Amino acid sequence: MKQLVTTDEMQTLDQHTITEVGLSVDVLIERAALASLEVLGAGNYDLSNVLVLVGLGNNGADGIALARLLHQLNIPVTLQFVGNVNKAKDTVKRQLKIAQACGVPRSEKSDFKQASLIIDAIFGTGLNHDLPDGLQKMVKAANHIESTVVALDVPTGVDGTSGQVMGAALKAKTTICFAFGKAGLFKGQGKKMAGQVLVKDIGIVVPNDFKFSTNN
Ligand SMILES: NC(=O)C1=CN([C@@H]2O[C@H](COP(=O)(O)OP(=O)(O)OC[C@H]3O[C@@H](n4cnc5c(N)ncnc54)[C@H](O)[C@@H]3O)[C@@H](O)[C@H]2O)[C@@H](O)CC1
Ligand SMILES: [K+]
Repeated sequence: MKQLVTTDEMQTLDQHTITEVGLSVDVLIERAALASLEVLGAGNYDLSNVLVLVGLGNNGADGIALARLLHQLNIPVTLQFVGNVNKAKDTVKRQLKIAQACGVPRSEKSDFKQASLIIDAIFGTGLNHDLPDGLQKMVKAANHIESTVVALDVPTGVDGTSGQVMGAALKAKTTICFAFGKAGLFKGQGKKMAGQVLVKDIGIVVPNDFKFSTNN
């Protein structure tokens, strides 16, 4: 098996790449979106009506960038925010501005049954406590109707290190991990929720003296 990481390790490596190496976070987000597009193009996914669920952190920014790339390929895609956009990270606000300029459609509320594919870009490695109640309900409803879900980096609600479900988690058919597989997707509940796990390079730089906690 390839090298796995904890969410803390991934955050350290993200920060190293951005602050020490100098690759901007927006470049990493674009690479994550391009890598995801490649997976969607190569896989057997119904792209006739894609719904991208977007959170307020960098996982959400990946999702918005992916929605824009799909839209520019004339693939029907809708963006739906989970949470108040005014409270989003600047990366999300920047991506949203670009998406709006490109005419990516947005919806406030969608019927999950209508979507041919749901992209889960709500929470990734930043999840650190239980999902809010409203989101737990939404996730359970989506699981109930067995929507086809592709999760970006980590299925929403799964702790990427322990694999523990934080209140509820959105069950994925495929999870696209950026840079390294997240350890929690290979154990316990996390393994069940992640489906097939694919790992895609996005240009993260690992310092020579970096010690991973798990060796595979
Ligand atoms: N950090 C980076 O430099 C990069 C991150 N990338 C993506 O960004 C993800 C990590 O992004 P973030 O660190 O912004 O975190 P997330 O986007 O996973 O989560 C957003 C924020 O939500 C808050 N939060 C955590 N648990 C919550 C809960 N239960 N209810 C409400 N709010 C909660 C936290 O403050 C967290 O930072 C990765 O999984 C990956 O998809 C990649 O695009 C590459 C670059
Ligand atoms: K996600």
